Amino acid sequence: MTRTPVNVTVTGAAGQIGYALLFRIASGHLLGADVPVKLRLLEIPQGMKAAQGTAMELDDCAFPLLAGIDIFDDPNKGFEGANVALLVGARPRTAGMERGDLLSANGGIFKPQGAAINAHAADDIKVLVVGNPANTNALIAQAAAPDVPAERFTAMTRLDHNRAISQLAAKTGAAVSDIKRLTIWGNHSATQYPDIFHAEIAGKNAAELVNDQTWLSDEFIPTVAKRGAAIIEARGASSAASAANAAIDHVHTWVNGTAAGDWTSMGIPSDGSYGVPEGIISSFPVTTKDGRYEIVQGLDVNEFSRARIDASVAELVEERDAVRELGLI
Ligand SMILES: NC(=O)c1ccc[n+]([C@@H]2O[C@H](COP(=O)([O-])OP(=O)(O)OC[C@H]3O[C@@H](n4cnc5c(N)ncnc54)[C@H](O)[C@@H]3O)[C@@H](O)[C@H]2O)c1
Ligand SMILES: O=C(O)C[C@H](O)C(=O)O
Repeated sequence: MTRTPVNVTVTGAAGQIGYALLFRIASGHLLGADVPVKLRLLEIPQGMKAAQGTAMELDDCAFPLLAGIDIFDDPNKGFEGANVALLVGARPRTAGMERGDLLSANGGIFKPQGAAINAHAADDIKVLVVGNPANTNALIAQAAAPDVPAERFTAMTRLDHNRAISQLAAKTGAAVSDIKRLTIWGNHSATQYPDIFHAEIAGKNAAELVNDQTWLSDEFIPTVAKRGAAIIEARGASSAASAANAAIDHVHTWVNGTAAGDWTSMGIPSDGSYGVPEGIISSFPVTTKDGRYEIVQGLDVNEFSRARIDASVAELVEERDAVRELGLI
């Protein structure tokens, strides 16, 4: 092991996504099979004991790439020297909680975490926000980190992207590996828009192959957009292993690049492309190379897509305005 270990901070380390995520990071799936990692686990005081238990299990795996584990309940320490930060820990919505209450409670988490990233993370820090509402939590953290380039703050829509690929494969009988250029636009919420109009299946246009507008409108889009709720209903708990897998995919693709001829979906600060107001963290089709991403430009957006992108973006604008009013950004 000759490379300097990469510091990876994971918040919410004792939670269910954390438990599904940490072992895969330590075994090399996040950054590559030749990249040693040091894990920095961040929890709240009540989560420290369980995080220590998870750390004991990580030790017991004797992962060759795992160069150390430290556990903190102070964000200033947890993000010290972080090269990659996975912000998973968040305040879940509980009975009787309004959306504003949820945004406010999460502001109390993501604002100090953003400030700690600003003050203590490594210069090359890359941030993925998983904790919901992921896009707006990412915006809060980013606003609290004025010295970090804004584009380093991203939100996870890769789970939605993977869900959409899987649904499309099931409908068409194609292999998931044959499906390329699918896009999730907008918010990681029920308003998101999974777009197959530019997707390809074994080189052929997916929308033309499917040729079923009713399936697209009444089955595919709602199934993908409401999959999180369906998992909660079936499992009695929100998706964990698939969310952890998507977090691994998001960072791995960001760091190691998209395949030629393909793209992925990431929640990123808008530069105004496709009429999405600048600054809000919205999902776009992106290619990645050498640790940087670029929005895929020049796609035709038909009327059907335009209405759905606009609806999801309107929700993001509302969330931005709400956190602005709360003084969180
Ligand atoms: N973007 C996505 O696609 C996606 C998918 C699934 C779940 N999620 C979200 O991910 C989040 C985590 O889910 P989970 O199932 O692991 O939840 P969980 O409740 O099992 O775990 C959350 C953990 O975060 C910790 N935590 C809370 N506040 C913290 C703070 N300030 N600092 C550090 N740790 C803190 C808690 O102690 C807990 O251990 C939720 O918000 C969930 O809605 C997002
Ligand atoms: O935690 C949730 O509300 C659902 C989650 O975001 C998911 O998409 O599975």
